[in-house]
Amino acid sequence: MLRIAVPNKGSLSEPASAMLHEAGYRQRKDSKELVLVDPENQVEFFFLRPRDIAIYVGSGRLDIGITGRDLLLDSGADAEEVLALGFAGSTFRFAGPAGVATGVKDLEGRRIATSYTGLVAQHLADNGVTPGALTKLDGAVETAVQLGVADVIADVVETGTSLRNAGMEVFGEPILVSDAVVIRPTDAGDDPRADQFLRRLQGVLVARRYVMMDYDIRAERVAEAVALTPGLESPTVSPLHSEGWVAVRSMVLRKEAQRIMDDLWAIGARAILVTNIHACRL
Ligand SMILES: Nc1ncnc2c1ncn2[C@@H]1O[C@H](COP(=O)(O)OP(=O)(O)OP(=O)(O)O)[C@@H](O)[C@H]1O
Ligand SMILES: O=P(O)(O)OC[C@H]1O[C@H](OP(=O)(O)OP(=O)(O)O)[C@H](O)[C@@H]1O
Ligand SMILES: [Mg+2]
Repeated sequence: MLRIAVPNKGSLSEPASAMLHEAGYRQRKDSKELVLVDPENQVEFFFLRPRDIAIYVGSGRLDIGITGRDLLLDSGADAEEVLALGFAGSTFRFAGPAGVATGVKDLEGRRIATSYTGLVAQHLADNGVTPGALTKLDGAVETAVQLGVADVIADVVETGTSLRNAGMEVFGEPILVSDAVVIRPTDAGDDPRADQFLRRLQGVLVARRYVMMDYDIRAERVAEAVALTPGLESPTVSPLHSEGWVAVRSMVLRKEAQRIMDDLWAIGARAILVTNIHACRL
């Protein structure tokens, strides 16, 4: 059986389980369940702390896992990203009271607090900066400056609300742009079971990003219409019973669907229908 690590708590947990469910896997009903076997799909899920997942996968005890890119890099584990999943997006940034610093180069000798010491130490080293102190905290890192434990912090920023509430501002370039990712042990080699798991998740990603668009258009305008809806390979064009009309079917990006419908209407397309893609393999 393929052994898969799934986040059991926090920002990654619910969207990861939702995606696995959409990909046809059993998911736990009770958040206290730590192991779940899905015999039909020949997989076993281990619900683990997101921060620990890279360690388990890097050790080779588990074949594959879902975690955050930032958590993977922070761990230093022997695991690598194989697919980005498009949820739990965040940036990882330095922040402090207004004017405290303008970039990483200003942090020489300064005290920094973070939950991601691996990531920050690497970034400082890459920039040739030696901090006065690098303190690891479990959470609520924003308060470290107010309480005098650090001069600046480095933390996950999603909406920026936590920083604003703490009266702090980001400074310098983002250290990292993060996303939920699928990881495997580094140089794990070919595994058809892992490939099948990845294909299923890719199918969900495509089904979320694209919709199917159908419309009728006069044959003499089909070239213009197809330029608006080129599809992934090439759209299907079929004759209609009424002479001079064709039906076109094509995948389009969900976020562009309304604009494309307006543009198609303007060139004479009618009966424009948009439907969700439930699942796919491209
Ligand atoms: N608003 C957010 N807060 C924290 N992590 C976030 C947020 N948005 C996305 N993430 C991502 O979620 C992962 C962190 O998940 P984790 O479960 O460790 O922390 P959490 O969601 O803050 O949960 P908790 O602090 O309750 O343990 C990281 O990959 C991070 O980039
Ligand atoms: O930019 P925002 O949308 O405000 O989100 C980012 C904040 O959310 C997380 O904190 P969390 O609530 O997980 O508390 P923690 O620091 O105790 O982990 C993270 O550590 C930031 O503080
Ligand atoms: Mg947190």
